Amino acid sequence: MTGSTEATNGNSAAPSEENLKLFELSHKYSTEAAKRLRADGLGQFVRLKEAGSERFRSLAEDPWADHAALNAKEPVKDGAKHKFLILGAGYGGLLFAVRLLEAGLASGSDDILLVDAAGGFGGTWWWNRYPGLHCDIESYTYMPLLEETGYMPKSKYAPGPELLEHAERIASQWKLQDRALFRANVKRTSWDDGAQLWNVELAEGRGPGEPRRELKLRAQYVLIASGILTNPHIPKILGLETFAGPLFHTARWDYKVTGGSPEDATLTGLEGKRVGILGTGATAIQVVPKVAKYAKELFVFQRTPSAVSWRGQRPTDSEEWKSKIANKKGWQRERMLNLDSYLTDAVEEGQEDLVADGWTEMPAFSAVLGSPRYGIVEPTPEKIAQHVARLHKLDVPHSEQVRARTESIVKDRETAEKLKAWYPTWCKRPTFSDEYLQAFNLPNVHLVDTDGKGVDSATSAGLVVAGKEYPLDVLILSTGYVTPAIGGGSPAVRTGISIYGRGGQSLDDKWQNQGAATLHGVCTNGFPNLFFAPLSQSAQAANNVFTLDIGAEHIAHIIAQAEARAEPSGAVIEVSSEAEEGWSLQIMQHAGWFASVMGCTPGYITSEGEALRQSQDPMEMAKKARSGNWSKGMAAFLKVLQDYRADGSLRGIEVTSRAA
Ligand SMILES: Cc1cc2nc3c(=O)[nH]c(=O)nc-3n(C[C@H](O)[C@H](O)[C@H](O)COP(=O)(O)OP(=O)(O)OC[C@H]3O[C@@H](n4cnc5c(N)ncnc54)[C@H](O)[C@@H]3O)c2cc1C
Ligand SMILES: NC(=O)C1=CN([C@@H]2O[C@H](COP(=O)(O)OP(=O)(O)OC[C@H]3O[C@@H](n4cnc5c(N)ncnc54)[C@H](OP(=O)(O)O)[C@@H]3O)[C@@H](O)[C@H]2O)C=CC1
Repeated sequence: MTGSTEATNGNSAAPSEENLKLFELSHKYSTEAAKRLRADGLGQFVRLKEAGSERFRSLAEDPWADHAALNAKEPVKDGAKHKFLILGAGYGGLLFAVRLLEAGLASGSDDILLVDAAGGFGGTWWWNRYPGLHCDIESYTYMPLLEETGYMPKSKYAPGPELLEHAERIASQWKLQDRALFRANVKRTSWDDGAQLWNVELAEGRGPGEPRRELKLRAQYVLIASGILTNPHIPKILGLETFAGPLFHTARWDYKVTGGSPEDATLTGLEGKRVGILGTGATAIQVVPKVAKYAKELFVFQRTPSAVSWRGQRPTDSEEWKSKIANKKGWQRERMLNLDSYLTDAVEEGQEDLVADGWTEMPAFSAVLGSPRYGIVEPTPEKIAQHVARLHKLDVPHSEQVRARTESIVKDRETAEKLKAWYPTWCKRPTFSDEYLQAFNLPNVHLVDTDGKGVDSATSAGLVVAGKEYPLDVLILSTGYVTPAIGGGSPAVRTGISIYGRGGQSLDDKWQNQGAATLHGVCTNGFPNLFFAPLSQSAQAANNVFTLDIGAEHIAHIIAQAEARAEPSGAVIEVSSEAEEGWSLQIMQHAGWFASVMGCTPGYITSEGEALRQSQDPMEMAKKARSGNWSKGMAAFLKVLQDYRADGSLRGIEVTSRAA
């Protein structure tokens, strides 16, 4: 933030009161962020499934899979060939499948195979079943394919079970239930230049005590929809393994310990217990009020507070649904765009706020989504400073309001102060709750603030902060996930697989050597017929389903066009290196916009602070710029894709026919 520079406007006039305030806030933000910057960055965590201890590794297992039912299904044959292998059966994988089916690309029952490590459809909503879980984006815009399924969400923010059921609804409507292989971890995929097919290696779990099946499948196309927050991790806390009581991660809630079920948050198993919850991110915000109702004592261990806005949950009014919401063809896309315009600071004069919730009050979130209003930010120190200062100014009313809300809800002054978020809105996923802050007014709920340091250690009896042991009977780890930006955002690293393209080239090596390289964020040279859900080199929306659907429809279009040109034996599609360089250069020009992230407090958005380290190495700087995004927001990005598709030539993409 450069309040002082702008304040004087290049002359010696005294800074305005507003700029002084901005300057002080900037100082506070930097001080708070500095407390949390750690040399070990991503190394402070361990992925549950790779943890050294069996106790932690077992916490990553799927508690929900119905092994008997899955084992009774006809097994997928080793060596089988599928036209499309979709890695991931969450909303992203389902959208990929539906868009392929709609484009007429898959007709036979063997054409599509969705593969997932989970025991069923749903991805995020399969794995996460903790009490209080609901989508943070309005369900009318978040739940995919509402127009096509005709489904009316029961409330403005659908709870976890409804989101999971919706995944099953989509699978059923498009007859995908028998086109899925569950409990299967994909490990490696490699392009066979001779056969012009992908070889996919995976291990199918069959349940406790059953040997795994190692399988090799072949596919003309591999589509990766492996999600962004799928690998739960925990901090490497000294002594954590010795904790004697039950302990689990929120991404695999243990109802055997807590009582209740995903549908019924009656957590009677916690009655009379001292419960600790470690972490105060978006998950903990939803969990804390539910646990607070049952635990004898609840200790909330906080390193960085979340910014908590109002929620406004309410049941869907079926009359309003028919007359105002689902009232015309194309309403859902229009609503997604309407919401996005508020978050990309692109609201038109007189425009109606269709979603009208806490999200639509934060135009400064455009710091991470981009905006069509301000053009490219030139990468000069002066222009970047002006841009960042403008964003902070835009953010102040909202972030002040969130802090004031905390103060007005939490009765104990000291606790209220500690619950205030001192970073700009865009540094962490904003949260929304009408119950979380209120929970700290309950006599059994205690905030243990670690002043940005995290807990010191654990003992068999509890957690230790600033030399004081907090005895606990149950410990809930709400410590999040491996960042999707790991490995420069390479689709292979974040999926936990190795991908080898033409000539055995590794996708991770490509990303590591030259940085991200794609066309529109969905495909890369040297890896024919491989497509991935857009992450870097695309635009992102706060509503992840919007991003996924835009990616899915673009990929389906490219494949449909290419297949129409190819012989019946099918197409081999590959973006040229010139086209991906051209696109990467455009992305690099957009990098200045995202400079505001540099002042952030660490979290998964900044690779736990690693992305905040300034490198003077030009190659490293270029790689970082390449892994950025389109800075004019999703609507403008969509226009780029639509123009590209309207042109009809698949510019920059080479299509050949597979040998018969
Ligand atoms: C608790 C939680 C709540 C969220 N709430 C929201 C929200 O309200 N709004 C929003 O916009 N976003 C939200 N998100 C982000 C959310 O992940 C996306 O919205 C969306 O569900 C992602 O869908 P996806 O299909 O891309 O990924 P996922 O739903 O994560 O599905 C990916 C699937 O790929 C599988 N997979 C990955 N790697 C492999 C492999 N190597 N082998 C086999 N299978 C593999 C995983 O098992 C997983 O099931 C939330 C995330 C979390 C963790
Ligand atoms: N629909 C929805 O509303 C939801 C959406 N989500 C999505 O999933 C993402 C991840 O959320 P979540 O699961 O909460 O994970 P987060 O990564 O957001 O939160 C992890 C928490 O653990 C804390 N932590 C980590 N290590 C330590 C330590 N050593 N000592 C003390 N505290 C520690 C972190 O503190 P620090 O911040 O200091 O690192 C942080 O508060 C969200 O950002 C959101 O995108 C998740 C849940 C609900």
